[in-house]
Amino acid sequence: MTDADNIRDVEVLGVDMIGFIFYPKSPRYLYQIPRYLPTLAKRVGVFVNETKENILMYVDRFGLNYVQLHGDESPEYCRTLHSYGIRIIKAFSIALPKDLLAVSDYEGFCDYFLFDTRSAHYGGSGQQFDWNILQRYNGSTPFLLSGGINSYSVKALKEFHHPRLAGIDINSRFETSPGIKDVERIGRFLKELRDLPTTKS
Ligand SMILES: O=C(O)c1ccccc1N[C@@H]1O[C@H](COP(=O)(O)O)[C@@H](O)[C@H]1O
Repeated sequence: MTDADNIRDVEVLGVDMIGFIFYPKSPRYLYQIPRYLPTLAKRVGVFVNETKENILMYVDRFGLNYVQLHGDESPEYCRTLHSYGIRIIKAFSIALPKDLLAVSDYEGFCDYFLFDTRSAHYGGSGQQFDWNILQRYNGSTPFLLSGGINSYSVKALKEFHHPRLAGIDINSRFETSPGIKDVERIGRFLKELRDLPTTKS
């Protein structure tokens, strides 16, 4: 997110985390500190193949609670950042079951994994992948489900069950323009998600 008032309005809806994209090639790139940063929701910085030095600088400057590593960061890179006390969300691009093979190398020093849709770019594709693939994930790190989740995903989300599912990540499908969230659309989505009865797994 990029705008102070928009951040405040989304935070009031009771979301757990709010993200800031520090990837210069993204249309959501945050190049200036907004006048307001969340105090209730956790602050997540999203990075793609950034240097460790820059990550430390951003964590300090923005008071980041988590860093979301959305590029080709190695297990060693994640382990080092973790050893500095940084909480890590490591993103993986998923298209086929084999895309889960590398995930186990990251166990033990990531707070969350994030499963996103494989695309030509690093993230923000607005496209969904086949969530059934995740039934093969049997690791111990909790994960966030991501990639093109939209207003019409509520029923499928209610039907998706996994013991390690910890949260749902929404992005481009809830925007009025890149970096600006549609507060009403998110409000309706959260209400429907909370209201609709959950199916048994
Ligand atoms: O949104 C971006 O521009 C972006 C750029 C580089 C890395 C990650 C990015 N966004 C992340 O992508 C996922 C899925 O987004 P979407 O729902 O498919 O739009 C999400 O975690 C964003 O934080």
